[in-house]
Amino acid sequence: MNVARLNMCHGDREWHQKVISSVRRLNEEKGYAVAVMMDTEGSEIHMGDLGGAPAAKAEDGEIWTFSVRSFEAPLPELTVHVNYEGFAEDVRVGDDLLVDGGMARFEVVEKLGPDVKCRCTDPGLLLPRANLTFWRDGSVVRAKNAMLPTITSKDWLDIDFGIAEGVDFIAVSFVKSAEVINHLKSYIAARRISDIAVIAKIESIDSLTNLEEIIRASDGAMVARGDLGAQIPLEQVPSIQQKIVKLCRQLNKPVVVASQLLESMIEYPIPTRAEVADVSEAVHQCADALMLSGESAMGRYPDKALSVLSSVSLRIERWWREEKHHEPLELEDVSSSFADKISEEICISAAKMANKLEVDAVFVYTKGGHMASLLSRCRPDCPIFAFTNSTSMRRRLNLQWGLIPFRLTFSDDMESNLNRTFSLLKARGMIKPGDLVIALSDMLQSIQVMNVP
Ligand SMILES: Nc1ncnc2c1ncn2[C@@H]1O[C@H](COP(=O)(O)OP(=O)(O)O)[C@@H](O)[C@H]1O
Ligand SMILES: C=C(OP(=O)(O)O)C(=O)O
Ligand SMILES: [K+]
Ligand SMILES: [Mg+2]
Repeated sequence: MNVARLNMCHGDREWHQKVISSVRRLNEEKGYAVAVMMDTEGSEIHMGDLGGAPAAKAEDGEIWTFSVRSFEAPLPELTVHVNYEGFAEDVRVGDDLLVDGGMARFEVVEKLGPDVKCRCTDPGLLLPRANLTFWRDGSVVRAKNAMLPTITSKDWLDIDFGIAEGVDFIAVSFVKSAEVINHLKSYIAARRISDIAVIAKIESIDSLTNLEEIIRASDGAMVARGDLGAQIPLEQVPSIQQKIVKLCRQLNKPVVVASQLLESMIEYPIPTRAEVADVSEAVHQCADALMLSGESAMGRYPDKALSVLSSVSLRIERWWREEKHHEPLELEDVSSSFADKISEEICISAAKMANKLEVDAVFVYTKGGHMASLLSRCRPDCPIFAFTNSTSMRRRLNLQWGLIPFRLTFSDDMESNLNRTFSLLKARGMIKPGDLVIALSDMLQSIQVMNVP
């Protein structure tokens, strides 16, 4: 596990604070560098809490009331609260109402002030705070709800909380444009904080329309397939995932593939064959990170799900290296300055050398993390050990493909840096005397090839 995501849709700040403390404590005690990503709630339409019940079953033909009124627990029979005030006004009789993208389906039969009566047409399980979309003539209706703010007043409070807690990433839900990303980044910068990265969650139709400018403005992106699959026809999700992953790699932004990777492991100790194939495909596409949701938030086998994710990913990468299945991607230039261009060319050459010489590892010494990310982008066959002088940079590097980050107090003498690195990695059994390694430095703009003493 490299990153812990806190989904602010669930739980209160006190609960999330405890999770952050546990992650930080384990990092201290065990020497891990697990980063924390805060994920905003945003203004999606969702059901209320079901009055404390863990789930409710909707049966075929039942008439349920979806209401914008607030209720004291227990809720009246066959009733759910809807968080979006405009819901009763916006829906029309005849609309299809989908819970969690279709886990249960209803048809709107009558509107009665704040209450909307709906007949269940696909029976299914309703989970607390499940996402709701309504569809008319085959598309999701986004008339007024598309005007809702991306970052709500509750989200700003969560963001303040995240900044105060020193989270490493803020993932913004339902991003519609690059402006909101820039707005959040300047808010963070105005507080003289330089070490929180902003990740755009691609999960709405608007985010697809403005995809490239959103990704350019962000420090990374997430293919949030859960909500995306509820907004666009499901059969479009795989090709869109591939397009986003490829674009992120071109623009050198880390990309996370999220949701339902191992969904069946919420209940069962092993995944389906199809899920294993889905994980393999995301790895094959060169995603930087794969994210569990329900599997780890509420599933019965969170640790098993994580180890399946890890073993499947490692296996597919190994197979791919052994069989030389690389589909070399023509990487476009990403650098804007000449100095960056030098770093970029160094990394491309170093990755090529590493593969041709079959070296055991590449070391990269990086202050701002840029050189490490450029190297990760080239996906060399060997492990990449990244050394940085800041603990927060170390945690952020964890989101990027293939990097094994460490903190090292840099000295001006590269020889001394190298020697301390050798001792550190030898002590952990990660390299051994005689190994062939390549060392890159963004301070020296150099490539060195050497044997571990
Ligand atoms: N902090 C939490 N406490 C309890 N249940 C949670 C929590 N986080 C997530 N869940 C459960 O796990 C499911 C999937 O997690 P996630 O993808 O984070 O949520 P969602 O898809 O609802 O936004 C949620 O529907 C919810 O029931
Ligand atoms: C990752 C996602 O967002 P969340 O779990 O917050 O709904 C998603 O929709 O796939
Ligand atoms: K969220
Ligand atoms: Mg989502």
